Amino acid sequence: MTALTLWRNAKLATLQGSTPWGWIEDGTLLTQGDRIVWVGEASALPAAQAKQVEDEYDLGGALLTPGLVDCHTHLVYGGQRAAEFEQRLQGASYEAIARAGGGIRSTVAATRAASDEELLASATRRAHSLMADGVTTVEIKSGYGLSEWDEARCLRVARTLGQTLPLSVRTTYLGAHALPPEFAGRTDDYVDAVCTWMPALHAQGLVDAVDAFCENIGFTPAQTRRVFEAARALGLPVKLHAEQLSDQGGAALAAEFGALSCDHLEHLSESGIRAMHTAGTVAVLLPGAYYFLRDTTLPPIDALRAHGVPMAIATDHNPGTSPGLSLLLMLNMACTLFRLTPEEALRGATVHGARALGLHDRGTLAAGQRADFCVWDLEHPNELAYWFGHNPCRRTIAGGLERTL
Ligand SMILES: N=CN[C@@H](CCC(=O)O)C(=O)O
Ligand SMILES: [Zn+2]
Repeated sequence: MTALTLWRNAKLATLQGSTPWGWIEDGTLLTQGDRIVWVGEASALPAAQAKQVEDEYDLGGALLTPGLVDCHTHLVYGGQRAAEFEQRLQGASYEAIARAGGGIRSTVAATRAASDEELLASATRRAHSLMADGVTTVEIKSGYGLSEWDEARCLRVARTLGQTLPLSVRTTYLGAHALPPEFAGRTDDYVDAVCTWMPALHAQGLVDAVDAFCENIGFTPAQTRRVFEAARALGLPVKLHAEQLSDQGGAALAAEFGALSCDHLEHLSESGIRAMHTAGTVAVLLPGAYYFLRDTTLPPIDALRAHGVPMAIATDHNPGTSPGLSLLLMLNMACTLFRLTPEEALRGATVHGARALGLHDRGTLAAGQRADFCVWDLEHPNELAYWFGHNPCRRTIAGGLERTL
């Protein structure tokens, strides 16, 4: 039997139970292999388990939280789009740049031109930045390849990250992200192709979920439905880039397919919120994209809260709309821009982020959960959303093992 490890003398924000933060003042955690086996007040540690402890760490009264979950990223791509950023600062809109063949399509060209090694090297550097902030689970979408070959390459790079780094990686197939140039004027043919490639990508073990960009510069609800039907036929869960720039009714469509999450949601309607609530779909809020596009329409936070729709927070890291690589900064933005409470923001980057990926074994500190947790140089968890531009993450334990970067 694997030995038990004791982590003592910590303040725990377990995010478990009904008390604020799931707070435990003098907390102790027991882990065995990659799992947490006991969490509680030090004084309540069962004597039988205490006897089995082989390793013991005194955390010196530090704050402990679950490892962070970044549930929406586009981490694998070639090139960058700083020139497009300048164009937008001079007045060009994101949509106009996309319609002129730039935007996502310019990253597709740079991604296709990059070698597997280059894609892996740049994605590894980005993953290191996320991990430095305490991220232990990350979702990585394809969507900058847009051919069967290039989508497979990008998904393979994402899988490789999960095998080579101390990081859990979930992959999402986003073939329906934009129309590649070779399909110009033939969007429906491209949607057919996206659906046709899906079984082979899935058979290679490259796909955990399927996503689409339902938008007037992306794919229509009818085209999105076809992508979702193909996913359903393979038993794959779906997610959606929904109502980012306009209300397409995408959230209700995604909810009809039991979507894990709908993401962005600046233009989400009341009926979309109700549909998400009924389906148990998570609202993934992306303050980095809202900020970087200098958007002025806020997602309907109060209504989401009122309907009890769980809200997750993610970086949406991508070269066009959210080049940031700090999930902690997103916690701050979720509070300052979207008016989430610091506790909602932390739950969004842990337990609700995990749920947006269909993962129920992480995001809280509780027996049976993965032993993914962070030790912070902070007094209180509200400081995670308070500080920005500085990193208080002192140690990260991923799958029960101390992570060194
Ligand atoms: N909105 C669509 N997809 C990305 C942006 C991709 C890009 O501009 O390269 C997003 O989530 O914001
Ligand atoms: Zn995205």
